[in-house]
Amino acid sequence: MQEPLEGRGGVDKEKIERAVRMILEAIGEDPDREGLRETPRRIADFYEEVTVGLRVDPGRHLATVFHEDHHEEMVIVKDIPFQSLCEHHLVPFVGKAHVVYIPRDGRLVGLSKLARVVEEFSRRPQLQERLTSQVADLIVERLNPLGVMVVIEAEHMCMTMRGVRKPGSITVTSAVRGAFAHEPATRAEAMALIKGVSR
Ligand SMILES: Nc1nc2c(ncn2[C@@H]2O[C@H](COP(=O)(O)OP(=O)(O)OP(=O)(O)O)[C@@H](O)[C@H]2O)c(=O)[nH]1
Ligand SMILES: [Zn+2]
Repeated sequence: MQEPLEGRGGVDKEKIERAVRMILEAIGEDPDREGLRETPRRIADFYEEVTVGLRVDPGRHLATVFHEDHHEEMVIVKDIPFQSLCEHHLVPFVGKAHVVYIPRDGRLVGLSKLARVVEEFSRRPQLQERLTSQVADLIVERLNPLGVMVVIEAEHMCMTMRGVRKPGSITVTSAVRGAFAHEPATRAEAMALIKGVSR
């Protein structure tokens, strides 16, 4: 069972329903035929769910920091699945995020909190590049770590279902801060760990 999502409410569902009805009419469909009658409501629920990240503060997950004396080794949470909505076409882009940081003075957060941050920044109309840097910048702001690296790999439906139609093409973005920006060896080590190669 998935957890209930915070950030529900605050969406003008009636407006979405009216808009969906208009889209159905515009494509020559009959919004009152049996199969489509509930579609505007379903889509309003869908948009509420996939945009909950607009109505919460992902930073709250990093508010509880615990200390492990002078631990300054890399922490990697990789293969965090996410689903987001491309802001150009409002269709999904879906993939995996890898989050790496080096704590300063043993300032750590719960591992699940990193996945929660990815989840909430994903559930908004997004650009993959912005999603990547928002996750990195929030960790910098809240933990002041020695370094942060976020790598995201995703497939964009706007490139598979329509337009250029290239299913299987994967976009990879990264954001590096602190040690990962200044030290190529540290960045290479993190990349190797993301790819599953041990030191
Ligand atoms: N940089 C970036 N581009 C994205 C992302 N998601 C979608 N796009 C691109 O946004 C661009 C929008 O280009 P436009 O020319 O305005 O729109 P379009 O005519 O629908 O583009 P095509 O997809 O080439 O048909 C496309 O090249 C998409 O591939 C993203 O997360 N980051
Ligand atoms: Zn798109």
